[in-house]
Amino acid sequence: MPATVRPRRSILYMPGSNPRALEKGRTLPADGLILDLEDAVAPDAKEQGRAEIRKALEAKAAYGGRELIVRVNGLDTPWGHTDLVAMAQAGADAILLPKVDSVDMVRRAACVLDGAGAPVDLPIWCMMETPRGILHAEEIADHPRVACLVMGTSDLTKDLHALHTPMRLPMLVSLGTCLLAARAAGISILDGVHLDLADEEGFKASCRQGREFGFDGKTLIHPKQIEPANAAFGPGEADVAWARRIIAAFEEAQGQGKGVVVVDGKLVENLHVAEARRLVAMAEAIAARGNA
Ligand SMILES: CC(C)(COP(=O)(O)OP(=O)(O)OC[C@H]1O[C@@H](n2cnc3c(N)ncnc32)[C@H](O)[C@@H]1OP(=O)(O)O)[C@@H](O)C(=O)NCCC(=O)NCCSC(=O)C[C@H](O)C(=O)O
Ligand SMILES: [Mg+2]
Repeated sequence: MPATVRPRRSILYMPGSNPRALEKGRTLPADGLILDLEDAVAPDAKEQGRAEIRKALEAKAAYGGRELIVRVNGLDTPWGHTDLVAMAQAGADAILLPKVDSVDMVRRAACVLDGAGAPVDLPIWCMMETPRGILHAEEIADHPRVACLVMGTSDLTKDLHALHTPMRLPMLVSLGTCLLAARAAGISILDGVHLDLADEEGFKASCRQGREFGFDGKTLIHPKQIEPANAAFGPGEADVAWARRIIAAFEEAQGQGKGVVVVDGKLVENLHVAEARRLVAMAEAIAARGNA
């Protein structure tokens, strides 16, 4: 289990050029906010977006425990380099790179950030949303600066010439490949957005699917998606109670020199206890956050 468990059930995108959204993010019950400079910001609003995001980060304390991640433009665009330099020392918790095709793109972004005086441990998150990026998921996730993969299922669907379908079958290979890469590297991974804001049942189903896959949480586009995502990706009360029971039963069994125990007819081994401990730690981290 990692030394710190960080809830990332709900990570909400908001256009960096929209001060109302940035203000609202201070009180929304999301675990994190992606302050976007890329697709949600028109070319002639990029500079305004940088200024609004800098202002928001200067008032970071007002966002409580919410993680603040800035999504910059790619280095192959007219804005990417300026975005990275502007955000290097602005106080973001992480920088999110779009359309990461290769680990070389991560290295180049890290080099610009370092040259602009970013903290040496400023984490980089990577959007996994191009066919080449998915094929290079393992080397991208293994870069020491990369702390989280974020599925970009809209761009990926476009690039694959695929269709958005309720069960997301066209996405499964890419979702699974990135999950393997993230878990092998010991980093976080977030599922992609659900674009149909009117489709509440479909949204819940895609959260459930993401949870079953093993994602830490989901990226969101509207505040109304936060509560269902928190419910789907957070441990339920019954799960936490069960986790505490099997931890206690296993520790008692260990005291008697046993390596396994049966609780309510179910075999409990070390691996179940490790997962139970992770789940309890997550529940405690969520409780400690409260509505902050
Ligand atoms: C989609 C929206 C443009 C809709 O906005 P709006 O018409 O204002 O919605 P509402 O009237 O229902 O809003 C109600 C209140 O909530 C606030 N609001 C809405 N959205 C957000 C948000 N994202 N963050 C914070 N606050 C938000 C409104 O201001 C209203 O508040 P109030 O004034 O108090 O009434 C809008 O939701 C939006 O812009 N969403 C984000 C879009 C975005 O960021 N897109 C890019 C990321 S997705 C992506 O890039 C995919 C990926 O790369 C891939 O390839 O898959
Ligand atoms: Mg995208």
